[in-house]
Formats: sequence, C-alpha cells, structure tokens
Amino acid sequence: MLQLTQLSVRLTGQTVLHGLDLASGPQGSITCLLGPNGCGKSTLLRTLAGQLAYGGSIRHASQPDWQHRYGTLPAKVAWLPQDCGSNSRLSAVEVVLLGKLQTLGWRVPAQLQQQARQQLAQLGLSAVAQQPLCQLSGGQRQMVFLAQALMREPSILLLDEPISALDLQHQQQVLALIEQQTRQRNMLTIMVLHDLNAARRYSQHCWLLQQGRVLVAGATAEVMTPALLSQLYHTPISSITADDGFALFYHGRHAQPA
Ligand SMILES: Nc1ncnc2c1ncn2[C@@H]1O[C@H](COP(=O)(O)OP(=O)(O)OP(=O)(O)O)[C@@H](O)[C@H]1O
Repeated sequence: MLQLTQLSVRLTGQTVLHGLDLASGPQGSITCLLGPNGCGKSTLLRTLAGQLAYGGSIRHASQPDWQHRYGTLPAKVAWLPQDCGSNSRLSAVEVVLLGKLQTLGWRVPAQLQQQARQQLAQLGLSAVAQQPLCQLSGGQRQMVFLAQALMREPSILLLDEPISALDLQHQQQVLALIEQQTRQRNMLTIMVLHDLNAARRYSQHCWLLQQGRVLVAGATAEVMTPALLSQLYHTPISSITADDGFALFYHGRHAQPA
C-alpha cells in the first residue's frame, strides 16, 4: 500500500496538488484516480513516478526500506505516461525489450526476446512485433508501451489513461489483462481513467480529485456513487444496475417511474 502524506506539488509557481493525504489499496489490487480535466491526476502520477519535485512524503506501508525521491523512477515501479507519441524507428519488440534496459547487454538472451514477444502476443500485437513504432497506430503504440511497462515486472504499475486510444474491444482486452496481471504478479496498480464504468468494474479502491484536492477516497463501491460523481464533475450523473450487479453510470438525471 502506498501512503501519501501532505503531498504538495508546485509547477511554474502554481500549486497544483494541495497537501494530499491518500492511501492506495494493497498489493494485488487496482486503485483508480478520477477527476475532471486539469484536476491534477497526471501530476500526481508523474510525482509517484519520481518525475516531479514535491513536498510531503510517499511511503510504501509494507516495505519501509523502499525509497521514493524526485529525479528517478523508483525501484520496481513502471509508469505508462499519458502521451505515448513517439517517432522511434525501433521495432515494437525492441521497444518492449527496453523495459529490461538495466539488464540488457550487447546480446539479448533468447529468453528475454521470447518474453517480449509474449507480452505483445497477450495484447494481440504479434503481427506487428517487427514493425517500427513510427509505423503503428496510436492505439497500437499505447499497447506497446503498456507491454514495455509490464516487461519491467514492476511491483507498482502506474498507468495514465491506458485505454484512451483504444476501441471498445481493445479497452476490454487491455483492462482484463491489467486486472489479471495485477492479481497474478501481486502488483499494486494505480490507474487514471475517464471511463467511470471501467473504473467501477476494474478498481477496488478509488481516489476522487478536484482542483488538486481530495474530494473523497476509499473503496470503489462506496466512493463511486451518483451523488459524489455528480459533485466531482459538476454535472448530473445517474446509475442503473447491470445484470452482473455492477453500477452502470450515465450522464443525466434518473428518469422517474411513470
Ligand atoms: N508545467 C506546468 N506548469 C504550470 N501548470 C501546469 C503545468 N503542467 C500542468 N499544469 C497545470 O496543472 C493542472 C493539473 O494538470 P494535470 O495534467 O495533472 O491534470 P489532469 O487531471 O491529468 O488533466 P487531464 O484529465 O486533462 O489529463 C492543470 O491546471 C494544468 O494546467
């Protein structure tokens, strides 16, 4: 579990995150970060990834030796940024192998190449494994970088809008893979999403941010209510219950029975 205490971030003289006190879910679970555009979600994720200077503290509750500091991606952390734009001529499989950069030498062991190909195969990308990244679509690139993040075999996985460029079928495929890998590898996954229904279905814990402050945080089932989401986004949000018991959120007021 990550414990953030009084976490503050200033960017070019402006305070963007204002003293956040937050706890993630435990290892093996997914925490979702929700909130309107500009509320500070990416800033928070970049801070966790060691990319921004901050005040306050970031600790790992069950690993007291784990150190977090500005300037380096912390050990055992993988981060998928929001913008995966890249014109690299490296092939997809080479980009995935970069997830193992620290252990790569002049020769890439066959077992690592196999592992990289498997990561791509799990995302349905085997056919483009040898294609240069610059010749892939935006959605394919997003999945290649997700494969690279998983290749690092992190214990904390930070994902900034990992399905933003994907069609509905690929969204489900990617979220199911993230869920399965989070459990199987006992990772802690922290994920920014704009899709409320995906967040409800795939996360166990939720942080709701508003203008750089915590509106509410806790178990997803308790936090993701129409009332709190309407307050968060300043617009009416209602829900119905799907066949599988999950809430399905939609924009608008719940129709009154006739
Ligand atoms: N380099 C910067 N200097 C000053 N302010 C910045 C800088 N980068 C971002 N901001 C501001 O910080 C705030 C938070 O930005 P951030 O990208 O974290 O929002 P977000 O919640 O991820 O938004 P979105 O959902 O649109 O991706 C915004 O108001 C933004 O204008």
